[in-house]
Parts: sequence; structure tokens; C-alpha cells
Amino acid sequence: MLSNLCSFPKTNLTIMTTLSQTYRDHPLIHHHHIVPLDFDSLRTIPDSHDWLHSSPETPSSSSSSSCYHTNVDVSIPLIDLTDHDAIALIGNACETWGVFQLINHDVPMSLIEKAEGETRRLFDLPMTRKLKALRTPRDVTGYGLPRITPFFSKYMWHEGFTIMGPPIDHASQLWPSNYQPFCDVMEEYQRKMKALAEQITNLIFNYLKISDCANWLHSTGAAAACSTALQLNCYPRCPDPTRVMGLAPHTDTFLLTILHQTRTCGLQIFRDGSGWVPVAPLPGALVLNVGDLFHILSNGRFPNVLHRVVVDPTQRRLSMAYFYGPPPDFCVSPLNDPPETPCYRPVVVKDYVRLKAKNLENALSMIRL
Ligand SMILES: C=C1C[C@]23C[C@@]1(O)CC[C@H]2[C@@]12CCC[C@@](C)(C(=O)O1)[C@H]2[C@@H]3C(=O)O
Ligand SMILES: O=C(O)CCC(=O)C(=O)O
Ligand SMILES: [Fe+2]
Repeated sequence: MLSNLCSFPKTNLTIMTTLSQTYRDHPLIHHHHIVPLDFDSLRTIPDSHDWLHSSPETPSSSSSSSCYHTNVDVSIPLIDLTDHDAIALIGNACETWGVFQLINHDVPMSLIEKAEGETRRLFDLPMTRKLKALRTPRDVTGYGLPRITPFFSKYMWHEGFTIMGPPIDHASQLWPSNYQPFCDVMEEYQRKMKALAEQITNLIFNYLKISDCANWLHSTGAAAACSTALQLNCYPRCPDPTRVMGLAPHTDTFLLTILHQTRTCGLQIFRDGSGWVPVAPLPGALVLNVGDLFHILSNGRFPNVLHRVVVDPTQRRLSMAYFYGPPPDFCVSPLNDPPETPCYRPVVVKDYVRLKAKNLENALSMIRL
């Protein structure tokens, strides 16, 4: 077994940096105070949101933009967590795809439905009310555009709400006297997601034969300090989806992302040789994908899957993405068993968040050896 894969600097746990503090310390470049559009009132696509002639990456350039016609040869793995072979199946899926769908997890369907209901209640609010919880340029939580917005020349067809821990501050701005149901459901949802993320991380560590990261997962203080966030996403319907982008192509920053999507298609992953592959919504299944930190930790064995979201012409799509990673002060080093040349230099989580805030997808190449 290995040593030094991931480690804490000699810091007292009580003075560890939180993830929101990390983001506050590294605000986005060119992040002006821009608000999402009131999409439902629009009859045409404003130039600011028209991607058609601005990028080779428009949804219309995709050969497989609809998940209703999924090619079975290129559908992502579906894994039953109660399968006796779950470790190997998950490890293989991470290695070959960087993404899989998971059924028979322990997250109750009733909780997922309640959280989806609260998400719907939030995005149904009038714009004037949602703007009361507008994320400020220096902050990471609240209502607003995706953080990656400044890296693209056009805006996305998207509104989002970011939560880190108890959402009471923003929830009470949205519903001054009726915020408790939202807070209760979102806090419970984050607890369940965290337990699932820890379980999957443990399985993957077993698959990779990593033992020493367990100290972070199993020490109560460190596990409590791990980097987590819940992102509620809304993609309003659009009269001409071929010209807009729901969420531009990106990789997620942390170890793992656990996503619940509603029945409307939209999520696509990029796969060499196949192009954009739709991730079909399956009732009860959660989508798990590898982020940059697992890519680094696995020394490049797990691809940090590139993904994007396209928009539907008739239905609004909602999703809830839970991001999970080690505490911000944690140092992540590439796996070295069997001994192999490391592809990346060790990086402290908060330093990687800073690199990503400044350089987005070029961040990885800045730590490549
Ligand atoms: C913890 C986080 C991950 C995230 C940035 C954030 O601070 C909260 C929102 C997350 C999200 C959701 C949409 C795509 C993404 C790239 C973005 O712009 O904001 C991810 C971020 C990420 O993985 O870095
Ligand atoms: O909405 C989706 O399906 C994906 C969302 C996503 O990629 C994200 O929040 O990082
Ligand atoms: Fe993502």
C-alpha cells in the first residue's frame, strides 16, 4: 500500500480553510455583476445568447444531440450499487468513461423528489424575487450565472443557485417567511449526497488500492471539512435550441460529481471517437462523473469527462449537481502504484481552485509534468 498520496499540511484542523472562503479569496477574473435573463418572456434569441456563429461547439454541430435516439453502442455504463462486483464495475467505468449511472444507491427517491420540488419552487419565483438572492461577484453561493461564464464570448441559457452548507441566508431572501422547507430538504439532501460520495470514494480507493487517503475520509474533523457544494441548475425551454448553449463544455473541478436530472434530455459527455454522447435520464438513477482531482489522483487513469448541456424546445430542464472533494488544505498527489512517472505535480486543493478560477480548462496543463 502507498503513502503520501494525499496529505494535510501541518495545519491545525480547527483553522482549516473552508471552500466558500477559498472561492472568496480567489474571485473570478472579469466577473461583473451580470444577471440571468427572464427567459420565459423572450420570443427571440438575443445576440448575447446566440452561439450559432461564435463557436465550433454549438449544439447544432453535434451529430447526436437528442437522447431519445441513443445509440446503444455508446451509452454510458449503468451500475447497480448492490452488485457484488460493484467495486470493479465502478473502477472500470471510471477508467473507460469517467462517468456512469448508478441505481440502488441509498438515497431515497422521496428525498430526491422533494429536493426537485423545492428546486422547481425556487426557479418558478418571479425574477424580482430571485434577484434578492443574487450572488455577488465576490461570493460563490446564491442565484446567478454559471461560474464559467467569463470564459465564453456568449451567455448560456441557464440560471443557477449555488449552496454550500445551510442555505438559510439566501433562502430567507427568497421566501422571507417560508424558507424552512427549502432549508430542511436541501440540508438533508446534502447529507445523503455526502454519505454516497464518501461510499463511492472509498470503493474507488479500494479499486486503486489506495489506503492512506482513508485518514481524511475517516477522521471526523477532516471529513467534516471536505469540499462540497450543491448546484441547482435550470435550463428554460428555448424556441431555437440549436443556437443556444445550456451549459458550455467543461470538466468539474473536484473528485466526483453526483447529478440528479429531471426527465428532460440535455446532458452530453464528450467521448473520443464518438463525439457528444447523450446521458439519458433514467428514473431513480444518479449520474456520477470524475472531476479533475480524481483525474490527478489516478495519475490520468480516470478521464475527467468533458460535458455540456443542450436545451430542449418544449420543456424546461432541472438538475441538481453535488460536488465532492477533499478539504481545501489537502494536498492531492498522483497515484504511484505500480511505480510510474507522475503526470502531474502534487497540488493543494485550494491552489487548484485558484488555478481553475483564472485559467479554466488550462488549469490542468499548468500542473502537468
Ligand atoms: C464548488 C463548485 C463547483 C463549481 C463551482 C462551484 O463553486 C459551485 C458551482 C459549480 C459549477 C456548476 C456549473 C459548472 C461549473 C464548472 C461552474 O461554473 O460552476 C461547476 C464548478 C466546478 O466544478 O468547478
Ligand atoms: O445539468 C446537468 O445535467 C449538468 C450540470 C453540470 O455539469 C454542473 O452543474 O457542473
Ligand atoms: Fe459539470
